[in-house]
Amino acid sequence: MRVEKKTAIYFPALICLSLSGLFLPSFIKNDYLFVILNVVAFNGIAVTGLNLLYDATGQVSLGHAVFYGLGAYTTAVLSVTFGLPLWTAWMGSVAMVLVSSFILAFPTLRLHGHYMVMATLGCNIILTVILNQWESLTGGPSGFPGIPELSAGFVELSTDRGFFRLAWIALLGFAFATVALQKSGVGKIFRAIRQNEIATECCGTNTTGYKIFAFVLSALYAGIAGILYAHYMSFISPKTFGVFRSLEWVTMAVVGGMGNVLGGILGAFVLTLLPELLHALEELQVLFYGIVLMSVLILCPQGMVPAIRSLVDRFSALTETEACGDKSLKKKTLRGATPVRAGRNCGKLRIEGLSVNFGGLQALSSVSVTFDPGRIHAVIGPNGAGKTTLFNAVCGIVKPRSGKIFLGDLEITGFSPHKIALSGIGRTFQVPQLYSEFSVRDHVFVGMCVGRLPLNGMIGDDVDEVLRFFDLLELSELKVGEVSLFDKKRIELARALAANPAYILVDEPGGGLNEEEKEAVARYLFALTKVGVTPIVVDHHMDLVMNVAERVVVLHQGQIIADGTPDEIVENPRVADAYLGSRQKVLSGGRVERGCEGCGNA
Ligand SMILES: Nc1ncnc2c1ncn2[C@@H]1O[C@H](COP(=O)(O)OP(=O)(O)OP(=O)(O)O)[C@@H](O)[C@H]1O
Repeated sequence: MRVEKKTAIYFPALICLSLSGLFLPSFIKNDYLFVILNVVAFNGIAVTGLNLLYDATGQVSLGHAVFYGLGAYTTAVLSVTFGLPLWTAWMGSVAMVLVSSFILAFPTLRLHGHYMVMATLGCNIILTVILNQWESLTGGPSGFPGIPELSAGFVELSTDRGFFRLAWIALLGFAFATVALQKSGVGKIFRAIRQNEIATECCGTNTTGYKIFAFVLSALYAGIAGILYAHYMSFISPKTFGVFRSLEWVTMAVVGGMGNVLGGILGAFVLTLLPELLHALEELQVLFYGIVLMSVLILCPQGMVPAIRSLVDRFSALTETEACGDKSLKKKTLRGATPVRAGRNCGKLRIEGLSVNFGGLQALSSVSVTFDPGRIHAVIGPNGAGKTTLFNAVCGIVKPRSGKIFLGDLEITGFSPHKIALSGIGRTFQVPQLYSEFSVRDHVFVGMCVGRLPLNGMIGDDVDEVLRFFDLLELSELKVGEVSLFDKKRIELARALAANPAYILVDEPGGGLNEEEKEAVARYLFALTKVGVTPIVVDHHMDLVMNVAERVVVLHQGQIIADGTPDEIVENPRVADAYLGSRQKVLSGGRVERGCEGCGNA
């Protein structure tokens, strides 16, 4: 087994930046350089916010100059027009940015891809119009002069050189905080959402809440950069906060490496400095700017920092004297052999008159069925019968046209997927929905975060318990791209179990597996019942289904046509007509023994 090794470059690089910020003012004599470095810091803070947003949601905002502008204009208006003390003006600006970004987050985060980009772009255009038109408040196109400079007692902030220290401290503060957040459990959940939102939601994570948090936080970065900018320049005008500014930030993020904090700072540095360096070329300046930009993007399409990182990794792999194979795998000793988190008893899962339509197609028609806790159920039916739709409706992924779903006494109809997961229903997917950037361990971590603070330290041992239950401990540090389909199915089961469900809806666990692996799946399903979790299984493999399930429900064209024990189902002529073809076909399937001594922890 090979474990990918990454050289840690973040914190060392940030520490180098901190030291350079400390000593540069003593060495550089040219004051104009500090003007540029201060602008680098403002851009760097805003781009760090954009990278945080991308890391958490996978989405790009072309409107973050809105918050830059709101921060700058609010502090200007409050301190100059209303004569408020600076601290009060800053608080007002921060509040303005928080409230406006929170309000904007709701409609924009509902959109995906290009639509979100267009919506944020639209917001930026609207702000520019308001800043230009509301002359009595903003000064209109002529700008807003006379914003007070910052002063902090004995620290000189009125000069470019003096302000540099504050701007650099702010930039590094945001950078350190962002890297720490990205490396924390919250950062892991952010990345899980970016990689597979629906799977994360089905683990019980309120993905909308996390995305709003990321959006508001990233807006705050731009807002604070705006406040600093206003007090540094003493003059602001709408031109600074236009769409071009937002575009420039996104370009900086792309050039440095999307989602990468160091990349954002490097991108801000390069693209702020470049126009100054090309100044002498006069008319040819834009042409050369474009050539440099294109060259960087062609040579390192992932961005500059990821490109540097892979070079460093390659170099350190060459100089590595020790092989880093199995040795680096964490093989923790487990505390005792206590079973994993005991399943919850939430009562029966009751579905009453459930109908689901996709346009004119009725995928489910008045389906009523009750699943009892403690035994394995199966839902079978030919292709297109509505099995996955039934699972999706129970999990809240599709909204039913009519009908009700109860978990015990709690009606969960219309709940969002994460609320349903929190209520006690987990699931796996027909095609495993995993996180390509994550290790096996990280998947279980995401499931574990349900109802807990995502803190690495608090969750570590419990993750091991679940990994051990599914015999995944040995694979725990591997990425999902390095494991087999059978492993992927186990990872999904482990992630679902980690969320402490009462029921797990298991969609086609046997699909694509060989006989031996299917038998192992059967053993895991039995093991789940022993820790108080009730699996409801959809599968086309009759050998697997008929041998694990105590009760089988048959769907055909969106309706239940039979419900009984495996033997009753095999004998049912309607089922034979609709699906099985012949009784022999069922009986020919290989059998696994009921019960499973020694499987999982049970
Ligand atoms: N999102 C969707 N939009 C439109 N039609 C859909 C959607 N999802 C499912 N359907 C349709 O609903 C019907 C039931 O589909 P479903 O996937 O639930 O069947 P299934 O029993 O799980 O089939 P299979 O065994 O092939 O997975 C099918 O006709 C399918 O084409």
